[in-house]
Amino acid sequence: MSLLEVTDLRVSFSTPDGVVRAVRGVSFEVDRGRTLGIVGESGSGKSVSTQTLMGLTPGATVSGRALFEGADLLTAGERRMRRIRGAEIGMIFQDPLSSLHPLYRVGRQIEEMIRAHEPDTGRDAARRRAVEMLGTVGIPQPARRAEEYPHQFSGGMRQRAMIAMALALNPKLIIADEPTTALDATVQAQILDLMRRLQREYDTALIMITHDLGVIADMADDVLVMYGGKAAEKARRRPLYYRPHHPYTKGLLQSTPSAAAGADRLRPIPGQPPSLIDIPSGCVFHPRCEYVMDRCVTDEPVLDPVTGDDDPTHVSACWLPLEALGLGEDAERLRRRAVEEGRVRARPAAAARGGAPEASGAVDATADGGDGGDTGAADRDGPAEGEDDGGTRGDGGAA
Ligand SMILES: Nc1ncnc2c1ncn2[C@@H]1O[C@H](COP(=O)(O)OP(=O)(O)OP(=O)(O)O)[C@@H](O)[C@H]1O
Repeated sequence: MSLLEVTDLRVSFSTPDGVVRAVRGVSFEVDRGRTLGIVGESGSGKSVSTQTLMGLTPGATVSGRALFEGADLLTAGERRMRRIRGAEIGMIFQDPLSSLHPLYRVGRQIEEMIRAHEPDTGRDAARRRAVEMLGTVGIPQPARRAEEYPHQFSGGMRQRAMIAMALALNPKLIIADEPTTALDATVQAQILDLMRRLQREYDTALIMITHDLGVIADMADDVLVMYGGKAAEKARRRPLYYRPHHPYTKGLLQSTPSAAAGADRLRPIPGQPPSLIDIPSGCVFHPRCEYVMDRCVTDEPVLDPVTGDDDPTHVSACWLPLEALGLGEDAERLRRRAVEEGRVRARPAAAARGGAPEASGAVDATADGGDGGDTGAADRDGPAEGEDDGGTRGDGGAA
């Protein structure tokens, strides 16, 4: 069993403007000592997913399961969650001041946190450990710096202090939410190096949340690409970077300067992420997708295993042929052919897969009853309700 197994997580918020469906049936898992990168543009539901696991989305409506060492975090009481936060799951945020109190000395804060979770640890021992941790994360003269306040640290040093705090209790999992976004490129690289080194040393599992595929290019074992509150694609790192299937993943790669692919021709994804109150019908990415076909507007794709890839965990939620992988010309030809045919008329599920009938069993073909009839946008399933019902069946796929 994985250290963390999240299944069909759904999170919504009631607001005066309507219900914000921030996370809509997301599943993933993280094994001990491994790194999962969660990537997607702003508003894709990355932070809400992980904050919900930590009990940090008060007022949200939550369903699904999140087993951490076999026990569900979503139903854990506040007392257990207080113990888990910090001691078992550490968190690192973009803004260190969200963890570090500006009015207390840095060393003292780490010391207090150790003592809060380990009441038997004496003040001196906790102090020694705090200083040692500051040294471990590369803060020079840690005994002296421990006596300083957060504002006396540079941005990079504050980030290091927050990492020290997250690691002080030797948690089994660390969730890092855009930990380097506010830092300049050199400091960012140093912090990422540090995190990689410490993760190996401590054998900690890591969830790294970022909007930038470049950030996790050297460190993620597995990558979950999120869009519009859902998983668009999941795979091991190499297949994701070199053989992406989902046009959104491809778009992210081509708009990321430091990612493995697309460095020579930067191309931002046109358009804006969707409203999570009024969610587009069919595939949530279809309004921005250059490969949009008729059925993308009406039928919501679920995660299916891609073919022609030796990664058994590689799944993608897209109606393009499942063997159309990567950025090469062959894949592009396959995609273009599918789009040409798919734009003419809505097709039954298996045929629209462009010759991947073995995958059709997992496909939600309910929107047009699979009869190939022309389903215009006007008579499609209700976008919001229909989508989530479809997602329930298919999103528990391999992570
Ligand atoms: N408490 C809340 N009430 C209402 N809507 C919320 C709340 N928290 C988050 N949201 C909405 O949920 C959606 C997902 O937010 P989330 O922070 O998870 O996105 P993200 O992918 O992490 O992007 P970012 O990097 O901008 O934080 C957004 O549309 C956001 O406005």
